[in-house]
Amino acid sequence: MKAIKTAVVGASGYTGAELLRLLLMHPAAELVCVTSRQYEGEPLEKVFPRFRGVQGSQLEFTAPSADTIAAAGAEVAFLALPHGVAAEYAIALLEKGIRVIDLSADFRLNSAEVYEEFYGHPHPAPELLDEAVYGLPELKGRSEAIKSAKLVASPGCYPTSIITPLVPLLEKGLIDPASIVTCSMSGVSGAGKTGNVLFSYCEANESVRAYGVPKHRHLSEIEQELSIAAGQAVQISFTPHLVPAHNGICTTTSATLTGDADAIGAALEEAYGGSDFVRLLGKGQPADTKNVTRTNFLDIGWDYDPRTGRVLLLSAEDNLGKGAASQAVQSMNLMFELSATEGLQNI
Ligand SMILES: NC(=O)C1=CN([C@@H]2O[C@H](COP(=O)(O)OP(=O)(O)OC[C@H]3O[C@@H](n4cnc5c(N)ncnc54)[C@H](OP(=O)(O)O)[C@@H]3O)[C@@H](O)[C@H]2O)C=CC1
Ligand SMILES: CC(=O)N[C@@H](CCC(=O)OP(=O)(O)O)C(=O)O
Repeated sequence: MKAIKTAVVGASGYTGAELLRLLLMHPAAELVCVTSRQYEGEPLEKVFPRFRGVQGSQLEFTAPSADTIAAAGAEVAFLALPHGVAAEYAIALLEKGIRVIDLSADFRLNSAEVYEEFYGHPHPAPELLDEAVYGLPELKGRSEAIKSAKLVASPGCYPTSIITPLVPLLEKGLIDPASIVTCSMSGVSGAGKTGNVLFSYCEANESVRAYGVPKHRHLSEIEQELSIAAGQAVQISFTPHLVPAHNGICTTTSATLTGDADAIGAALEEAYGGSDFVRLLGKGQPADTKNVTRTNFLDIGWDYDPRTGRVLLLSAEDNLGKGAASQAVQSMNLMFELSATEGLQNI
C-alpha cells in the first residue's frame, strides 16, 4: 500500500507531538515534513527522545512554509498552530492542492460574526468557512462529508466531550434544550506548551479552579452543533475547570428530561452502539479519564435523577487524543479511504 504523505505544522507543541507519535506508528502514513521555528534543523528524535530509534525519527524540523511542505510532497497537512495563525497556512496549503486538517478553532464556526464575537478579531479567511467540515465523525452524515473534504476543522477538546452525548438526545427531543448545564475538568496540557505562569507546576499542582466563565470560547462551537441537532437556537451554561493532571477531560452535563427516561439509553445506543470510538458505559456508570488517556476513545455513561427530573451525561476523553490529535488522524483515515480505526487501535 502507498503511504499517505503527511506534514505536521506546529509539531513541537503538545498536540503536534501527539500527532507525531500517532503518525510515526501509523501503518499507512509517512511523515514527510514537520515544522517548528525554534527547532529548525533538529531531528525529531533529538527534540523528543521518546522517539529515539523509531523509523522516521531522523526527520528534521523545518521552518513553517507552505512551499517547503509542498516540496516534500505532502498530500495532507495537520495544523497544530494557535488560532489566528492556522488560517494563513490553511489558505496557502489549499492553494497548492494540499488537504488540510486544522486542529485550531479557525474553521470550526459557520459564521465569521460569531468567530469575531468569541475570538476578538475578524475572521482571517471567511471565504473558507463554507468549505470547512466540522470534523466530529460520530455525528450523523459527518463521516461522508469528511471523506471528500479539502479542509477539516477538527473540533475543540471540551466540545467533543459535550456535543457527542447531547446530540442524540436533542435530535429525539428527549431533553429541554434551554436547561443544559455542563461542567468540565481538563488536564493542564489543554492549555498548550505555553509559558503562562498560571499553568506552571506550583500554580496548577494540588489545586483546582474554574476559569473562562461565563463565556468560554468553546461555547460558540458547542452551541452551533447543539442548535443544528435541536433544530432551534440553543444556549447552555458551561464551566471549565483546570485540574492537576497532564491529560484528560471529564465532563458532567445535566438537562431536564422531557421524554421517557428509558429512552435515554436507547437513543445513545442507537447513535453510538456500532461506533468504533464512542464506548457506552451504561446507566449509573461514570466515565474515568484514566481509561481513555492516549487513546481515541470517548467514554459515556448516563443516569437519571427522578427527584429533579434531570438527566446526567458523564463523559471522558483525552484532550490530546479524541479531543485533538487522534480525532484528527481519524479524519485523515476517512479522507484517504482507510478504515477509521487504522493506526488508532492502541489502548
Ligand atoms: N492542547 C489541547 O488539548 C488542544 C489544543 N487544540 C488546538 O490545537 C492547536 C495547537 O495546540 P497545542 O499543541 O496545545 O499548542 P502548543 O502551544 O503546545 O503548540 C503550538 C505550536 O505552534 C507553533 N507556533 C506557534 N506560533 C506560531 C507561528 N506564529 N507560526 C508558526 N508556528 C507557530 C509552535 O512551534 P514553534 O514555536 O516551535 O514554531 C508550537 O509547535 C491550538 O489551536 C489549540 O487551541 C485543540 C484541541 C485540544
Ligand atoms: C486547560 C485549557 O486551558 N484548555 C484550553 C482549551 C483547549 C484548546 O486548546 O482549545 P481548542 O480546542 O479550541 O483549540 C482553553 O480553555 O482555552
